[in-house]
Amino acid sequence: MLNIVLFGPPGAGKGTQSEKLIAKYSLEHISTGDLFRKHLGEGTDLGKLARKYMDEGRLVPDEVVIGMVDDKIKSTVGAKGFILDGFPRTVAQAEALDQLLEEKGFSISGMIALDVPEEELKERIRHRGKTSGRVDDQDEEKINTRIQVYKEETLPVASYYKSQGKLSTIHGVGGIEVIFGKICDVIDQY
Ligand SMILES: Nc1ncnc2c1ncn2[C@@H]1O[C@H](COP(=O)(O)OP(=O)(O)O)[C@@H](O)[C@H]1O
Repeated sequence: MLNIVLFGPPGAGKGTQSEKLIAKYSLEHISTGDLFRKHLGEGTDLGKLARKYMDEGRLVPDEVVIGMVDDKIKSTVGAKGFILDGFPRTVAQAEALDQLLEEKGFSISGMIALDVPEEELKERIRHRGKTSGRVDDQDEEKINTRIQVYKEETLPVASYYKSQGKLSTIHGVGGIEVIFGKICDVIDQY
C-alpha cells in the first residue's frame, strides 16, 4: 500500500497536487478540509461543530478529526493507498493515525512536505478567496491566524515524520507540472 502524507502550510498546493497524484497512482484522497466542507454543506452535526473553528482559521479538536478520518478509512475497502491532505495537522493526530493504521496492518510510506515562502502563500490564498467562496480565504486576519496555527501546531508534525526517516521536502514554487514531477520522483523511490 502507498500511504502518503502531503504536508505544507495553507496555500502550498496540496489540493492541486493531490488531485494529480490520486489519478496517477489510483489512490484514495483523504482531505480533512474537504470532508469538513462537505459536512458543512450538508448541515450535519459534525459540520455545525466544525464551522466555528474553520471560519476563524483555528483547528477543529483532534478527537473530532481523528474520528472522521477513521470512518473514512473504514469505509474505503480495498484501496491501493491513501493521500492524506491536511491531516495529520497536530502531533496528537499523527500518533493517532499511526495507531489507527497499525491496527489495520498498514503504515505511512512517507511524508512529502511542500515548502513555499509566506508571502507567496498569502498571495495564493487571497487569489483563491476571489473564486473559492471560502470565508477563511477572504479575510487577512483569518489567513494570518491559519499561518500562525500552522507554525505553532502543525510544523512539529514534520519533525515527527523526520525522526522516523520519512520526511522529504520539495520546493513548492514553480510550474504545477514541475512540482508534480518532483513529488512523483520521491514516491517512485518508496
Ligand atoms: N486535520 C485537521 N485538524 C484540525 N482542523 C482541521 C484539519 N483539517 C482541516 N481542518 C479545519 O478546516 C479548515 C480548512 O482546512 P483546509 O482546507 O485543509 O485548509 P487550508 O487550505 O488552510 O490548508 C482549517 O483551517 C481547520 O479549521
